[in-house]
Amino acid sequence: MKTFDALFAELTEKSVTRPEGSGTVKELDAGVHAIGKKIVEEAAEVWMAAEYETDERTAEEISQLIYHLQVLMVAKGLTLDDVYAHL
Ligand SMILES: N=c1c2ncn([C@@H]3O[C@H](COP(=O)(O)OP(=O)(O)OP(=O)(O)O)[C@@H](O)[C@H]3O)c2ncn1[C@@H]1O[C@H](COP(=O)(O)O)[C@@H](O)[C@H]1O
Repeated sequence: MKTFDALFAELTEKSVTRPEGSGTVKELDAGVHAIGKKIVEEAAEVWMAAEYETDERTAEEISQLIYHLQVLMVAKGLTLDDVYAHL
C-alpha cells in the first residue's frame, strides 16, 4: 500500500525524469491553473461521495484529491515539510 510520503517521492521523481506516458508530467505541463481546477473538481467529488455514495467511493475520491494536491505541491516547488509545518 502506498503512503502519502511515498506518493510524493514518486511524483517528485517523475517531475525530474519525465517518463513517457506519465499523467503527472502531462498535468504538470498543463500548469497551476489547470491543476487548481482539477483540485476543485476532485474536492466536489469527495463531498458528493461522502454525502451520497459508499465509504469506499469516498476513500477513492479522497485519494484522487490527495494526488492532485501533491501534483500542485510539485508544480509550486513545495516540500512535504513546507506543508507539515502548518499541521
Ligand atoms: N494516484 C494517482 C491518481 N489519482 C488520480 N489520478 C488521475 O486523476 C484523474 C482522475 O480524474 P477523474 O476522477 O476526473 O477521472 P477522469 O474524468 O477519468 O480523468 P480526466 O479525464 O479528468 O483525466 C485521472 O486522470 C487519473 O489518472 C491519478 N494519477 C496517478 N496517480 C498515481 O501517481 C503515480 C504516478 O502516475 P503517472 O504520472 O501517471 O505515472 C502513480 O503511482 C499513480 O498510481
